[in-house]
Amino acid sequence: MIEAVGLTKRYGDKTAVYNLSFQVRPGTVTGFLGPNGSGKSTTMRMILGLDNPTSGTVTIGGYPYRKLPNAPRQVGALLDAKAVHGGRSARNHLLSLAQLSGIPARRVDEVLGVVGLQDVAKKRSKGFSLGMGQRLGIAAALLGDPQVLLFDEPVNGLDPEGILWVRNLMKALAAEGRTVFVSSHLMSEMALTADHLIVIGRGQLLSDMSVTDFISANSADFARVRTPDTEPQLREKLTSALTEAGGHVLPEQDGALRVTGLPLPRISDLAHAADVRLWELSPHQASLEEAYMRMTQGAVDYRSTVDQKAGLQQPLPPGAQPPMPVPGQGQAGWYAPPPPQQGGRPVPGQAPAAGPYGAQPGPYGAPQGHPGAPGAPNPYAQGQAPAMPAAAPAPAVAPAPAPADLTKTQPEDDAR
Ligand SMILES: Nc1ncnc2c1ncn2[C@@H]1O[C@H](COP(=O)(O)OP(=O)(O)OP(=O)(O)O)[C@@H](O)[C@H]1O
Repeated sequence: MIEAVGLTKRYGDKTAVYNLSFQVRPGTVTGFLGPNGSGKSTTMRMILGLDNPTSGTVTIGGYPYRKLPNAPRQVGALLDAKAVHGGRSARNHLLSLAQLSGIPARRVDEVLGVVGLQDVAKKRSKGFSLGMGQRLGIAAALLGDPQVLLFDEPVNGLDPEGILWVRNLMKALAAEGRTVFVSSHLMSEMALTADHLIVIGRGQLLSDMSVTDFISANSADFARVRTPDTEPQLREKLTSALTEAGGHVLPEQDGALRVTGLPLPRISDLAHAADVRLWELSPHQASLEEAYMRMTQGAVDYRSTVDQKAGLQQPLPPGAQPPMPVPGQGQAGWYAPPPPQQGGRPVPGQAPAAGPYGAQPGPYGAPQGHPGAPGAPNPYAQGQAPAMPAAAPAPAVAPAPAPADLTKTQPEDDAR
């Protein structure tokens, strides 16, 4: 088991991780989620003894990593797939790691087979694609056949088949009783891979619960109701009847109504009582991805200043009305359920009710006055952030490496 207690890491003025406490248990895949710069990699580095906590502790099986007996046989990790000697072949890279840890050479060939790199084992890794590099990093993590595995963004650069493979690998490793801790930005992927989720934002715990609980706490049920297009008065009549009965009714872009707070049979009965014919009455559920976006939107450090849709929109003709908003797009959680802290099970020792910057969470989980809220003061502006300083500038995006011709045998720097 991995256990963090009050884990905090500061780099000068920057607080990367703040008072983080959680447990990662064996036999399950635990997803570690959070926006860019939220502190996932820093936490993983502290777990692996590569960074010292400013305060707090983190242990694996009761020991700090550096005091763990025979650590490479107990813990395997993929942190940065690019951290390899590019001049070495995949096999020689793994062989050198194996020799350092007293792992027999035959294990190298085993793990090359597990990750599907056996055919390119003798190629220099600097010619590897992003996905092949990830596979090599996963092979290195598996080398010591460890009980505890940490993967930082393992599906980065993988194609759909590779993503499925990683998903199944993680599940298989957990089914063998291992502790599997996987970081990702992708809620949708984690929902399919993980049994348990730890979500952080700006270095602080936002959620720590099973995927099942996360889904029930965050996915909002709603009904879509459509009345005959030819009789707009029926739509008005139904809206009044549903609202009077305690429902929350919002217009959809295609003229239908989105109704929350009333079960489908009740909507049907109310429509019948109001003498309103229905063309559609269907159950829907807001996606988990949307719920995650909403939960973390107040804790996003790097946000584009450009409206990505701006260049795609046609100018409206004079006098024309803009289209109805599409639910979940451009509006901060307007039909969102309460966040897990409010509507779901509270997590013991979880993030405080006030946001990391002292703002109270809004009705839909985002701290009120988050940078995306129209007209709200920017709580991240200098001088207003009591707990942590303002965000660093967005990191530059490195270009993806050019694909290499792997059919050619390349000479190795240190061929064995
Ligand atoms: N060595 C360092 N020196 C100074 N600041 C750092 C250092 N390492 C990380 N940080 C800062 O700490 C914060 C957390 O970074 P970290 O890499 O842990 O986030 P992350 O959640 O892994 O991000 P991403 O999803 O983009 O990989 C960031 O603001 C980052 O700039």
